[in-house]
Amino acid sequence: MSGAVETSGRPGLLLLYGGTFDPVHNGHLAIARAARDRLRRPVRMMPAADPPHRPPPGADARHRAAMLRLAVAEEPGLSVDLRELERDGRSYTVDTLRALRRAEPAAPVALLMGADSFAGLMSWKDWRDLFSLAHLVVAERAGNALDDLPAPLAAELDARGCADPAALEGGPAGRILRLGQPLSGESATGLRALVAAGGDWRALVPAPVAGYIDRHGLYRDGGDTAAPL
Ligand SMILES: Nc1ncnc2c1ncn2[C@@H]1O[C@H](COP(=O)(O)OP(=O)(O)OP(=O)(O)O)[C@@H](O)[C@H]1O
Ligand SMILES: O=C(O)c1ccc[n+]([C@@H]2O[C@H](COP(=O)([O-])O)[C@@H](O)[C@H]2O)c1
Repeated sequence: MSGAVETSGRPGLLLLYGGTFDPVHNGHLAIARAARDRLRRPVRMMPAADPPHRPPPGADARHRAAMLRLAVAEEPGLSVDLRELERDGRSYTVDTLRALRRAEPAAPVALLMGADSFAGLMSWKDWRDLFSLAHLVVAERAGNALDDLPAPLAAELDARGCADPAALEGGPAGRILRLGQPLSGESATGLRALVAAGGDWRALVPAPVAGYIDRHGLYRDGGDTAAPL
């Protein structure tokens, strides 16, 4: 569908997809493609250096970025954005967006996330400020119903929800679009457990990513046992 991605160079929505990507899997790629196709904009997959609110990743940032590069190599309209790896400290999203806003005060920006991330948004640093910094694009995720949210989040979804992707181009921030894409069941936690258990995991990631995990011995003991790059 690459022909449907806007490539004219017009200033338009910057679509960032943040994650630990430990490792990137087919579920990540499915929602990135769905967002690209629905919004007709490229998607930048942005690995977190030191993700907040979770234990340290099983693979270090260089491996996670290398796997992302392999995963998007043949994907029109998907790319890797290393801005969180290029700064020190925890990868709080609000800090990333504030830095971006210093360079791009008025450009429409959207953050793509799964429904589980959205449901936990109130635990994020300065979570209410996120709405003045970016739009949110929320992908459905199995087991994470968006009709059972904490009241403050449900109120934000009511007030800010929109059905038309064009609404995201109309202002820099503040709207929430539900992606409504088909569900994909993959999770990185499940995948790491399968690798550690010697289970059947290779079909859950693009073939070049499976090759990388094998070559570097990632996730075999459930932690980062990787050979150096
Ligand atoms: N299968 C999926 N369907 C929808 N959203 C997903 C899916 N997998 C991941 N996401 C979303 O992608 C973003 C990045 O996810 P992350 O890198 O944490 O992967 P994960 O599979 O959730 O990993 P882990 O199991 O280690 O928490 C999050 O917003 C998450 O909600
Ligand atoms: O900024 C925060 O407080 C914050 C808290 C939890 C998650 N995030 C971001 O949300 C994205 C998905 O997180 P994760 O842990 O599901 O990979 C990733 O870009 C994280 O940096 C951000």
